[in-house]
Amino acid sequence: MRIFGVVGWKNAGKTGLMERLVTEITGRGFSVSTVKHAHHTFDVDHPGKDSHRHRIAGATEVLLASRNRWALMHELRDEQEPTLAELLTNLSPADLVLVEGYKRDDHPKVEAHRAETGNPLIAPSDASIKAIAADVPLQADRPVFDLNDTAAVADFILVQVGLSSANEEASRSAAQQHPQPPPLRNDCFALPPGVDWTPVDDALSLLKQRLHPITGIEALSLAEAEGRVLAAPVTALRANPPHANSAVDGYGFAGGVPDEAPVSLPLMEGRSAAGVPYEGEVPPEHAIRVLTGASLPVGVDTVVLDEDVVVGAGQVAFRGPLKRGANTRKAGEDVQESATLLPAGRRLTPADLAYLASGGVAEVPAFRRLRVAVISTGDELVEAGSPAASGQIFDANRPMLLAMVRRFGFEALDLGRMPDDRAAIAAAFDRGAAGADVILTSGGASAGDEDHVSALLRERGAMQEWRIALKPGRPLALGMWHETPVFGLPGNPVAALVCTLVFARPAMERLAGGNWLDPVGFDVPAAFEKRKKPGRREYLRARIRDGRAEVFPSEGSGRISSLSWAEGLVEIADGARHINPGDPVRFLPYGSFGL
Ligand SMILES: Nc1nc2c(c(=O)[nH]1)N[C@H]1C(S)=C(S)[C@@H](COP(=O)(O)OP(=O)(O)OC[C@H]3O[C@@H](n4cnc5c(N)ncnc54)[C@H](O)[C@@H]3O)O[C@H]1N2
Ligand code: MOO
Repeated sequence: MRIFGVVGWKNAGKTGLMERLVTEITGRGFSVSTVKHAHHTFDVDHPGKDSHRHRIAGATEVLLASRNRWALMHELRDEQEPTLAELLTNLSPADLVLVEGYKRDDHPKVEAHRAETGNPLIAPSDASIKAIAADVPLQADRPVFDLNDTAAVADFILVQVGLSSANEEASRSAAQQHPQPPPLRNDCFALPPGVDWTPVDDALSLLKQRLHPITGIEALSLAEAEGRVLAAPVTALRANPPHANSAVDGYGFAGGVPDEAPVSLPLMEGRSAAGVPYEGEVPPEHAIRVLTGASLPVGVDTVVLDEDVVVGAGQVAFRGPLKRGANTRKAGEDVQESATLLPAGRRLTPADLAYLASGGVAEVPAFRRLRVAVISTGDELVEAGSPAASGQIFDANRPMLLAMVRRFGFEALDLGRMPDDRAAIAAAFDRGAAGADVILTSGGASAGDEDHVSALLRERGAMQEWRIALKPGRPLALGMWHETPVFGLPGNPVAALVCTLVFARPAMERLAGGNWLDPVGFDVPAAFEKRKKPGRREYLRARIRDGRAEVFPSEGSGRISSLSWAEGLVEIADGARHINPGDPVRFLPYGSFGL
């Protein structure tokens, strides 16, 4: 077990340093447990609690457990106080145990020191103290850190216990306040040897396995966090509701009412309103005015609705039956304190912001937005709005891809159109690599004379030509331009859209730190007939009318009008299939792809 201690005289800042070290080291992905030596009178239990009663009755150990935590209390009674080594055997495995106190044990330690306490240093007489964390500059024969430079103290401890090398720490400190994810390895797009036409699912699972987050981490306020990806799980700082409260406007009292017999209770002076609780206690057989959201006063556990009462002469009268607890909300019924609210990888929705706020969370760790450079290639392309010679067409892919990138929650960088010229495309790739995390191109992805995207990647970078058993969208060039992944989409606009939705979007979401995304579809009866060959997956441009999936009459990969006509895709699995009208087909709405 790796252990490191924090020692110091009273008021030397030990507890603050312990607390900051736990935050810092767990924030770097290590699990940390702590041990604290306390005064012999300490007690985590309270007289009157059930666990306390068990103990007083003579139990040797009392194990108290809930959904959130458990605690084991061991009564020493006449036994000897266990040594630190014996105590450590009670802890579950963790990367590091930080120990506060236990000065006389010989594990390595850092000494906390605050000058104003006037105490001398312990270090000169204790070789187990490996460093000092002080609030003033000091001369000493071992490293001295600023008491508040938690990152530096953590770096030192991690190297000492062997959780990190000195080199790693030097480069880490040079990085920003958060650890930066490693770059992608060059072989992340390599297909297993001998693979020719790759089934869609194999290609997807390869990307799913190999891609990992490549952007850094920053802290964001809730106001900035919508649509961003969580870099770590977020836990509730407080329960919601924090206190039992009323779900309605009405009158609170204690206990339920078993039957329909009328009840009349004397009404207390005052009321409990949301945010302005009633501070007094409500005696048994009395009622008090309560409003929706108001904390239940002591002595109240049930509320009867305004609509069900008659009030007069200082009394409130109503009939049952009413269960005990009726019309109230329990403390923590929605969110328990310390519960995990949302996991790492979650892309935050507006509803998530409400959820986080309800748990008292104001700031979240998020991955920086993935920056995606978009480039169109082809001599034939001109910008819509400019004069076009015969043989030229307007660049349709770029506005579509830039907008898709933004819809997916990434930052889009428009690098324009490039002619079929290797040097020009290489220069655009250099600009993309400098200003973005990912490059998305369209055109020139297959192996023709003018297919320079694939040629360049093959020549200068790690290029993988993926021939996917997919229609439309067979050729997909995946490569690395230096350290930047490049998705070379096919030029045909329909293929470019399908490849982006099926491959580039989930892949980019992983690179952005998010979870792998599978579109959620549903089965609907077909409004068409189609015979499909085996050996490839097909996506048809489709929409739902009168509860049936219609498909666009042409499957041409250049039919941009079909993309606009459609509201989603029909996915037909890899095998052969003869679809007749009325047969179920899987419809994937554009929305399920984030559009
Ligand atoms: N001999 C073969 N030829 C082709 C094959 C094949 O297997 N053997 N595959 C076809 C398929 S499928 C596709 S998809 C395309 C993909 O090729 P490229 O990625 O190299 O695309 P280009 O040749 O550059 O362009 C294809 C098509 O798309 C038009 N295009 C390109 N960019 C845009 C844009 N930004 N806006 C609008 N239209 C664009 C381009 O003018 C071509 O018509 O290859 C087939 N050929
Ligand atoms: O990818 Mo191409 O557009 O399949 O036809």
